[in-house]
Amino acid sequence: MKTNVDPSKAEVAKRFSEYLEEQIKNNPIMHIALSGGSTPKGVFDYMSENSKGIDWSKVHLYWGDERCVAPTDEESNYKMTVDHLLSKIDIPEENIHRVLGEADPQAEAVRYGEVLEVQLPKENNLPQFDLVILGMGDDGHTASIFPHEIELWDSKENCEVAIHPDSGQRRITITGKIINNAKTVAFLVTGEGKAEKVKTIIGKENGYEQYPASLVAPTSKNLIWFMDEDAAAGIA
Ligand SMILES: O=C1O[C@H](COP(=O)(O)O)[C@@H](O)[C@H](O)[C@H]1O
Repeated sequence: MKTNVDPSKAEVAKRFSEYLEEQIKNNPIMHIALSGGSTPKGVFDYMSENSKGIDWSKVHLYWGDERCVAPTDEESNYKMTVDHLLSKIDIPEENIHRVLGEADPQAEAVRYGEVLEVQLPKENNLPQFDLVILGMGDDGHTASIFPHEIELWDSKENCEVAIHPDSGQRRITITGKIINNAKTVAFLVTGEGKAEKVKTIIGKENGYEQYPASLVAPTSKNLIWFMDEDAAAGIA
């Protein structure tokens, strides 16, 4: 496991964008699962302004999780990505594989699982992303697998319907077997609210296994944590 601890959120955005740009340059085609929430916004803003040289026609974008809302809803991970990245770059429409948050959740989990089967190359008999980008919630959730539904991690399905513990909002999420089959998994974690869980999970402290983020262990062994100083305060 590599850590990339940076002094500020802006620096995380810069480092991660440069990493991504390098990966895109060096691969003929890349299938990337994006994370949602608030953390990627700065990275996407940075990329859309500073990474003009990227050939986006080589990149296929997917989402590791999506809230079950319309694509125009402020809660939509797709909308956040459109606002901060997709509306500012030249990427073919057919390279964007969004989760239909507005559809029936169970049917969409099945459909999106099939999208992954059709679009992605296979490794270990499973769809394989080149890169899965993950965030981590203050409660230790990742993608949309929350501590109260940690069993979803081990689902035999590619995607599941999850429920947010506080709001009851339904989510579509990729499952552990897809995450851990990726060529590379990169955590993008910022803010002091994450420090305690980062310390517990990376330090394998008492009870760390209750947090879904602790289950991220790609068989490729390529796991990278991009963090700012606030998130890394307990381990730096
Ligand atoms: O709900 C979600 O939360 C996590 C973490 O988000 P953040 O706002 O703390 O950055 C995110 O990774 C996930 O994609 C999102 O749907």
